[in-house]
Amino acid sequence: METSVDFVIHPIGQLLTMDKPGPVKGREMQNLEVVENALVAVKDGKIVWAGPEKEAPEFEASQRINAGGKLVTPGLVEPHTHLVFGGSREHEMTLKQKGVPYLDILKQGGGILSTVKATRETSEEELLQKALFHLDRMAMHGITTVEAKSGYGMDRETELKQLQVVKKANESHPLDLVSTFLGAHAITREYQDNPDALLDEMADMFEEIKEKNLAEFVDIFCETGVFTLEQSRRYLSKAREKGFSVKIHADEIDPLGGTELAVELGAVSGDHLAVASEEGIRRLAESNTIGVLLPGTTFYLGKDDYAPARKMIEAGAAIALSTDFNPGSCVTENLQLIMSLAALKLKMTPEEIWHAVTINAAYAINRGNEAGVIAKGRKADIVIWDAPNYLYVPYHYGVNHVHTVFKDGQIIFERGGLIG
Ligand SMILES: N=CN[C@@H](CCC(=O)O)C(=O)O
Ligand SMILES: [Zn+2]
Repeated sequence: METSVDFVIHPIGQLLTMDKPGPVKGREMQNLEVVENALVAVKDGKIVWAGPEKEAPEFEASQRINAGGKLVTPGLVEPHTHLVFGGSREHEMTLKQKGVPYLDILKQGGGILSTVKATRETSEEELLQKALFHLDRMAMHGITTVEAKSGYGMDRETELKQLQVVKKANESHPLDLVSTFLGAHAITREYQDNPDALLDEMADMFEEIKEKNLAEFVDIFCETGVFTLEQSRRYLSKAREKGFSVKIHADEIDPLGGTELAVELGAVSGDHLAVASEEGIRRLAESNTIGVLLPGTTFYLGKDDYAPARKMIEAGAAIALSTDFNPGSCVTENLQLIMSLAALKLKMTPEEIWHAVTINAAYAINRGNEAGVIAKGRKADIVIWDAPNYLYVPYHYGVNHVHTVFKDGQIIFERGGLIG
């Protein structure tokens, strides 16, 4: 008997389903199952079948989508972005070229603080339009689920404005968004002498954010000149008591022990970890905390200390990758470019990289049961790549290899022309 479906995608040269227990840790990240000559069937926005075409049941499909014998994967999952912000910071590029360090620009009132000023001055509607523009860019680069942080307000009104924008963007854009409250992102001028008071003001918002369901995660920037390890511990502990999952910007520039703190607090992810200590790596590997690595930021800030991904994986940690899309330290929506940097600079293998941008990235935002996998019953978030195999995407760098993106079974991006 024929099963009726909305569409089938075939012929698929290589299908990565990523359908395995996650998060995927350590050397298991090397085990990538590749289904050759495959077919995927979709009905009502959900996957009903995925596997070798010769084993597929008879489908009566309203539409047959030609994958041209190319690569098909789950929609990419982007686990760390600063999506909502006013203005832009192109003027900082010359400062960076002259060698002014990122944290010095911040100390002088620039960097994050200049985006805070611009975000405070931008209306909610304008911020929303800007966020939707960036989401479109992410979608066309193969991303179907995105984490988005606030953190350019650091006053009640602007933080809530940013979180409202994330909520509205989630309602109006096809991509799924996961919201993070990053009220503790920098120390504003008003609080220069009393950062604890800023943290108290932000923590006072936890209840309201929870009640209005405006964020799932709370995050903090633990760094020299920003928030100390002790302040981060106190603030995130309060957030956990209020029922939030936590994340931490840790060990990005100076090795303060943020990786260890992420593990101690049971954070869902520790992000950056560029200068994580040996002890931090060991503890990360023994924990359920996912290391979200952001090599685009190291690259964009012109630094040499790329996150020790190899050591982390060899030790047994689960690793995800992200753009860190933001207006200062990494200005790109292209996760494919980050995949290439992960190969070139973090020395991650293509097999590890695909785990890091699908299943593990989904676990890094508490979406392990929803996103990053092609399996029966899952949302049909699927990318057809104009690439002959999975090795090709990180290899041919700096361009967009996406041919078609499906979100919940709908085509949301399709490159003009036949698949090459
Ligand atoms: N490091 C802290 N926050 C961002 C940068 C934000 C900005 O520069 O605007 C990051 O993850 O890199
Ligand atoms: Zn960040």
